[in-house]
Amino acid sequence: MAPDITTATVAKTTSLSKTPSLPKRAYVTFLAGNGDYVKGVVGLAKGLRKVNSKYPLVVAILPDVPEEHRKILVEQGCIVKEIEPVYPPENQTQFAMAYYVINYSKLRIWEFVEYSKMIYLDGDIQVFENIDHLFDMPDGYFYAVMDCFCEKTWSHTPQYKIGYCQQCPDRVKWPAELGPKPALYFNAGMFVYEPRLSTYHDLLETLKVTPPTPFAEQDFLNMFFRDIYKPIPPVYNLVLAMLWRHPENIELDKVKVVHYCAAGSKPWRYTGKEENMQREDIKMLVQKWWDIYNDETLDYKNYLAANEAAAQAEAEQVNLQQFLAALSEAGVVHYITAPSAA
Ligand SMILES: O=c1ccn([C@@H]2O[C@H](COP(=O)(O)OP(=O)(O)O)[C@@H](O)[C@H]2O)c(=O)[nH]1
Ligand SMILES: OC[C@H]1O[C@H](O[C@@H]2[C@@H](O)[C@H](O)[C@@H](O)[C@H](O)[C@@H]2O)[C@H](O)[C@@H](O)[C@H]1O
Ligand SMILES: [Mn+2]
Repeated sequence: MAPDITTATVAKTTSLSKTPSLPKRAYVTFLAGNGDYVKGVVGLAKGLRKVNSKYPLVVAILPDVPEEHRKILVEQGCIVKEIEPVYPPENQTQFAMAYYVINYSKLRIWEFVEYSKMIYLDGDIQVFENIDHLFDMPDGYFYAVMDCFCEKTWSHTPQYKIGYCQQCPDRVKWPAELGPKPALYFNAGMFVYEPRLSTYHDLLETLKVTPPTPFAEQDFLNMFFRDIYKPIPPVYNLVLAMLWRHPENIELDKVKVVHYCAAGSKPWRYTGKEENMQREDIKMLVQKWWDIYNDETLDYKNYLAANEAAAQAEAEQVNLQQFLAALSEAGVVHYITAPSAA
């Protein structure tokens, strides 16, 4: 005789089936080639663990990432997803850096619709303080930090030629004869976005008819999301050049995310020889990156083991308390009253 299904059970079952699945969120980065950027991604995975982020790190990898590197990433707790490259239309463009052509492949992350919201971080970024709260910002916008136009990587632009930078618009005002001031422009090394197939297809279709420009997908993303771009404070993506170009805009001790994008600043390749690389703040930030990269307690296998040990110890403590409570209830344990002070 099947047991009666009580209304409570049905209600419980119904309510369980109605429980909305929490929107899935994750950090995502991009890895191409068989070179040393994998170190950047390992450092990023360990940094997110160190700040106790609640969300996983997805790594979008191109087919040229070797099996050995994929294994390293999985062992570090990353979710590895292979993507197909995205190439811009045939062009004669001189990219600011020749390898930027591979960065258009970043556009594949809009196809990761199993996630409702993601935070993209370049592999040369480190997160030194928890930024999970950025996932709670209102939907429908593209959040990123404003870039700086003062490095010579911008020498091809009118802004650079006249000394205009959005970081200090009053230092050299934008001349009316050059037309409207450039729209606010973000650095594409870090952004908060919502994967969506309609946006993904729109991005790829628009790219087919958009002539490439020196900052490759960064220029393209700035054009594409121009109407919904919302600047967020530089503490969420410190473009290192800001330290010597706009120190008045930076409070280093409040910075949460550092982007090692200045020439010569990639920690895993750091030699200290390039311009600005002997600055004390640069040397400190490079060392901070290495401290995390070399911290074995942050390796996924050790982190899991430490968490399991802590959980085991806590469970034993709870069991002991329950055992003592049961004994006292049974009148077995008589608490020895402390001798009176008198
Ligand atoms: O050989 C490379 C070059 C770039 N990248 C990825 O593409 C991102 C953008 O390139 P990069 O950060 O070097 O550009 P920058 O921010 O320095 O201009 C990197 O952070 C990596 O995530 C990569 O995986 N392999
Ligand atoms: O592919 C184009 C790249 O553009 C950006 O590079 C930086 C870098 O070139 C600095 O040297 C410049 O000074 C800075 O302004 C510029 O934004 C992004 O960080 C990177 O993720 C990628 O999108
Ligand atoms: Mn970068």
